[in-house]
Amino acid sequence: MSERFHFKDYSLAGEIEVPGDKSISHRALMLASLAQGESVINRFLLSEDCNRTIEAFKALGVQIETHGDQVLVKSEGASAFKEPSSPLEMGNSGTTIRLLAGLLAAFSFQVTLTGDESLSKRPMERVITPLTKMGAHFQSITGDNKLPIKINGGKLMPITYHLPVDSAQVKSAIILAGLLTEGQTTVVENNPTRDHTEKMLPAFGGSIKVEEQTVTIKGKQSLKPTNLTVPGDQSSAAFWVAAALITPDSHIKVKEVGVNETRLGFVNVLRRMGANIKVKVDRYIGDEPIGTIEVSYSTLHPTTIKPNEVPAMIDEVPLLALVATQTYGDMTIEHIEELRYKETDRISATVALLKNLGANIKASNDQIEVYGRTLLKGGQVKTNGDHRMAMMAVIASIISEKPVTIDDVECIQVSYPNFLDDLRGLLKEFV
Ligand SMILES: O=C(O)C1=C[C@@H](OP(=O)(O)O)[C@@H](O)[C@H](O)C1
Ligand SMILES: C=C(OP(=O)(O)O)C(=O)O
Repeated sequence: MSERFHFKDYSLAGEIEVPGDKSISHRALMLASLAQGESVINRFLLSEDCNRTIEAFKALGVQIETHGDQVLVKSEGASAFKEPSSPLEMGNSGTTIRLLAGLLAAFSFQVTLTGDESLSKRPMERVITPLTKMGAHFQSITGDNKLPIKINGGKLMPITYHLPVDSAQVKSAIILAGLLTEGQTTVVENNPTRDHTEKMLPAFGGSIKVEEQTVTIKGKQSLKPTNLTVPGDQSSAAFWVAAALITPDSHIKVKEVGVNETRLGFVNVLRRMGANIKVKVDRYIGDEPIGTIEVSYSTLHPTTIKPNEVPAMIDEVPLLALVATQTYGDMTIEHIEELRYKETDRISATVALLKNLGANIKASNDQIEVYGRTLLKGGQVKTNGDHRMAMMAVIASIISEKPVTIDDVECIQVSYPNFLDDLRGLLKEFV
């Protein structure tokens, strides 16, 4: 159902804590399920995507209870995983399918993985190729390496794999397969991608070697249960960072948020554009830094994006395009081809959405060109069922002259169920 948003006479003020990190929540649940015993995960992100991971591990025989955002995981360890009695439904979650494919590749049973319409269009050969090299068998029912996929796993052999695309999901899939495989598995990446799997393994008593962009894991380690807390999601915080930056008179603080350098690409690029953003590390949870981000409305200038900066801001690029409509000058966001393989083709969707609101913006193969200092007029937009497009459109409505009507905001449940309530908490009417 479509919804209309109009916040023209508002600015943003105050402090906020965003919900737990999606990437870290998925990984915490997976590692806790591999560890024999009882783990507690605090501030777990209860969203549609993370629920897919919970349901998948329940189907593998792990006992999982949720008490608010605290999740209790009781597992007999990996050796007790049982063959699921029906296909595992991955919904909209790319992280669940790709990481789970790595893990399931090492089990000698057959599992079928299915997904929603969007996930069924996304490329899976990026995990199928390395996992097949390790010895697992994949069968895509439609024959195009897309979902639904049948996995026949078993005893794997270790490999050394150079990632052909910058993807933390592929890297993590191989790390998880390597963890369950005798010998030493190595993954080499061209540009640094989020390193939450590597940072979390020691918390479960595992060891992993990271040197520059090479990750090496010794297989057959047994993990120990633990009690951990998930930091706030930097990618959710990014909506408030963008909103405060482009809305006059705004000043906000996001607290208890993950400030891992492999996720700070958006903030770093914005600072180069002249944004008034302060990042303070307050403490560490295991190896993950947690901190406070303080942002004020700023005058922004265009910058150039380097290829090695893209993975650290991959999910924030649609927001960067929105911010670029307000800069003093024109900006090209380059090297972003990977956006075409997300929940929707985010290059085309971002351009179509912002154009409908009055932006002067165009796309070519792997880039978006945005003309700055544009007054957004408002209008009707489509999200293509993509949570990040929906939230970006809501933020755009704060600076739009007329209302913004969004065809589907239900999809926000995928990553940030409280988004609209949190927005209302930060909005202050001009007096
Ligand atoms: O590993 C992860 O948790 C994620 C990695 C990124 O995907 P890719 O690995 O496909 O770039 C990102 O877009 C996604 O939201 C979460
Ligand atoms: C791309 C995303 O997630 P996933 O790949 O897990 O579907 C996202 O959350 O923006």
